[in-house]
Amino acid sequence: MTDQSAFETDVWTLTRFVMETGRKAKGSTGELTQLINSMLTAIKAISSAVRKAGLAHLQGIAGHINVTGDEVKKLDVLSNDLVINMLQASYSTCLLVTEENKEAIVTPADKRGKYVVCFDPLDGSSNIDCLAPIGTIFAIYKRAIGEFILTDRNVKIKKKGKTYSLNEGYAKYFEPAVTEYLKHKKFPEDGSSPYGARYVGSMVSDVHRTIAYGGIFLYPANEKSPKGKLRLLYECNPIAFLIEQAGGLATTGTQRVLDVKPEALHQRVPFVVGSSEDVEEYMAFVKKHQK
Ligand SMILES: O=P(O)(O)OC[C@H]1O[C@](O)(COP(=O)(O)O)[C@@H](O)[C@@H]1O
Ligand SMILES: [Mg+2]
Ligand SMILES: [Mg+2]
Ligand SMILES: [Mg+2]
Repeated sequence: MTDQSAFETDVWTLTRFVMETGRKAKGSTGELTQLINSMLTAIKAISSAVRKAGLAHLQGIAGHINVTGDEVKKLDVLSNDLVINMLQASYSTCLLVTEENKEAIVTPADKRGKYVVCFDPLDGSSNIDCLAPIGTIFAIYKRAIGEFILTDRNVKIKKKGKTYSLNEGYAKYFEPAVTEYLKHKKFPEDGSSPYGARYVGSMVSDVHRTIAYGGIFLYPANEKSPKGKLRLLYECNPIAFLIEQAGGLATTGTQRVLDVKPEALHQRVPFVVGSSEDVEEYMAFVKKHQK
């Protein structure tokens, strides 16, 4: 029997895509390519550490609480160190903002470049010990300009999905608009089918599914967390940017997420993203309750 399976010999890896796109860009200096490639190396190292976590005794807590009140895991610390070291060694950054450091980190003068990077080194870290999907989120801004760089193309999200995704364990503390919206999703008055519920508890994973299948992901404000939980600079903004590029919407409920003016490094905002019609429907409930 002959092996008919084709072996791809001209693969578009992310590194190749970044290098080729960089070379074609007018006036390109290669600095962004260096940055993204260093970030990719850090992410590969994090992925390897995550896969070995059980054997290498990397599961469990590091023993302290971070600036936004999360219990820090050993892998949060390791991932944070990896990203900081790789980015500083790329000679392309001037300032780093990370979930795990209270203050912004200034790159030493001899290693300084023109980019600011805001990142969540490990998103979904409460899922580490049960091996659920976790990931790294980052946003790249050119110094002063405040510009996001698109790293993926042609990903599109459906206009409307069939699932909603949020932590319903907080139902007791939801605002009335959220409660009514969810009731409408579960008991539609117009005869349409109810939505299914999906919630991993790693935003990277919940948003990935939302982009792939359509639907809505919510971490709204509630009585206990009046601004929600997710942080603007390194969780909400990068995801909001990707969702918008894919044709979806990202809102706080009353404002486009990317229009929120940052006031603090670790500022939180209510966060609702997904298919445009689903997010518009949610905003209509918020508006109704504001009257
Ligand atoms: O347990 P909750 O309150 O539902 O929170 C889940 C959310 O918290 C997060 O884990 C926060 O991110 P970190 O793990 O980076 O702190 C999100 O990924 C997720 O959407
Ligand atoms: Mg955390
Ligand atoms: Mg996170
Ligand atoms: Mg994190």
